Order: sequence, then C-alpha cells, then structure tokens
Amino acid sequence: MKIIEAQNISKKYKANSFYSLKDINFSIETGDIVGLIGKNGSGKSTLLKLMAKAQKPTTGTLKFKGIDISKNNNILDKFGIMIEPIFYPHLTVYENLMFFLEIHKKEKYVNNIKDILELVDLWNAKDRKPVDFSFGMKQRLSLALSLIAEPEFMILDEPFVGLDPLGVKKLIEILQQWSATKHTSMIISSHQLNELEDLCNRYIFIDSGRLKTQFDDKKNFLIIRLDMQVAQAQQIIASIATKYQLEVNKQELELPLTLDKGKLNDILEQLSSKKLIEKIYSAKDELESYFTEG
Ligand SMILES: Nc1ncnc2c1ncn2[C@@H]1O[C@H](COP(=O)(O)OP(=O)(O)OP(=O)(O)O)[C@@H](O)[C@H]1O
Repeated sequence: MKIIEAQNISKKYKANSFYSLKDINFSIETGDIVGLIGKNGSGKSTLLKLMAKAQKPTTGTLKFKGIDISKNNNILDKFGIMIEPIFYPHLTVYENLMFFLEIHKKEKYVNNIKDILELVDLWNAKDRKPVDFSFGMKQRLSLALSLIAEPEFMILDEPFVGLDPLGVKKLIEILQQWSATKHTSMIISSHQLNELEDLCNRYIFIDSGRLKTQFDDKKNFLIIRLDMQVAQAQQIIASIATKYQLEVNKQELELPLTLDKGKLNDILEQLSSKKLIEKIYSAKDELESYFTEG
C-alpha cells in the first residue's frame, strides 16, 4: 500500500528567486525505510518539512494513504517526526513524554513510556531534565518522543549528525528493531551513507532540488553493465534474464550474490562469449558514487 505519494512537488521560498525543490515525484510503500540522500543544500530538509506540514509546497500534492495532507488537519497524528528538537529542557524525561501525549491527546499511549525509554536507553534517566544531557541523549529523547504514539510513518532529518559511532549504532538498532516489530514506514535523510545502508531498503537521491534517481537497495547484487552495440544483445540478455529470473535495468543485468556456481558460470559464459560484458561492479559502489560524484 502507498503510504506516501509525492506528486509534482515544487517549493520556492518567498525570499528566494530559485526553487529549493522542483517537480519531485516518488512514493513510499508500507514498511519501506527510505534513505533520502543528497549534498548540503540539495533540498532534503525542505522535502521532509513539506511532509511534516512545517512548510507548504508551492505546487504539487503530498498524499498520506491517498489523502492530501494539506486538506486533513489530523494527519500528523499518524506521523512520528524528528526534524528539530521538540522537548522541554526544564521538564524531566518522563514529564516530557507525558506532556507530549497530553498536548496531542494521546494519553492512551502512556503505557508505552517505560518500553520506549528502555528502548532508547533513557529509563534510568527518566527523572532527569534534558537541559544538561549529552547530544546523543537529546537525540534519543527526540526519538522517544517521535516513537511514543506508535506512528505509521516516521520522518527523520539527519538523526545521526553529531553522534559518535556508538551512538549511531544504538540509534540504528532502535530503528531496525522498531521497523521489524511495528512495520513502520520511514524516510531518513543523512550524509552517513554507511549507516543508511544498514537501515534502508530504498533510496531517493536529490540534487539541487531535483530528484536525480531512486532505487531499491541492491546490496546483495553484482551489476553487469552490458554492451548493447553487440549484435543480438537484446535477445541474448532477454533469454538469460527469463531463464534465471534476473532483473534487467536499461543496459544492466543484476546478479544476486547468492547465485550458485552452475548458473553463474552459465550466465557469464554466455555473456563473455559474445563480448557483452562492459563492466562489473557492486551496487554498493554505485551508491557511494552518488555521494562522491553527485
Ligand atoms: N526557510 C528558508 N527560507 C529560504 N530559503 C531556504 C529556507 N530553507 C531552506 N532554504 C534554501 O533551500 C535550499 C535547500 O535547503 P535544505 O535545507 O532543504 O537543504 P538540505 O539538503 O537539507 O541541506 P543540508 O544537508 O545542509 O541540511 C537551500 O538553498 C536553502 O538555502
């Protein structure tokens, strides 16, 4: 089921003559954990703010389960949002969660408080005020607030920034655990490609406000780029793809790393006998190249 559908989203802030986002289209399915990647200033935060209704699109429509989010006042009830810190430094951790539930009229989730605080490792700090918390503790409190009412959809803007490797690991584990048990859909922006790779099953890559590409996680695939100039390339590739149920993406054949020896040798033999192989690379390299080359 489509949880989120972005249709032709553009955003131009009043102060600017340029568009921060232009003609963005994508969708997020139930259970997807989508990595939103792009360089500084590419429009990631703007896109997340539009989803969280903190900003309005200049044109285009954003839908949550088929409902236009701009036309529904209660839609954010279903969302867990971690964009900017929303806790009160002078209330204790426990009071912050209680207060959050009260102002959002979600007191029925009060029994979640202990579980969530244990999950984010703050149960022992429940009576402390976050005013003197470490950065990582503040991040985990923000996460607890975004999880407490069991959202269907989570929006996380750069949740790993400022965390040390242990803090990053912990946050990833919490999100993995949450998504495995609750099947919550998420979109997470980050510069930290390695962490996203552990977490996401899909990626959306934006560059200067435009959606450059989107793709499913292909960690467990080798990609063979093919020379389509070779005579009968189309037929040979189509026959291999059908025989072994492989995906062909434009001029690229995707080989699961789990293929057995017999199949692997047969495929490579057929391709190499016609000199069809132009390049073999890993999907991980491809993802990294989006970050480094843009
Ligand atoms: N409130 C605003 N008013 C005017 N311009 C803005 C506003 N917020 C963002 N922009 C501009 O929109 C563009 C995209 O910014 P945005 O913060 O969405 O990018 P980003 O990819 O999240 O960047 P970063 O990784 O640095 O956070 C930038 O040119 C930025 O200056």
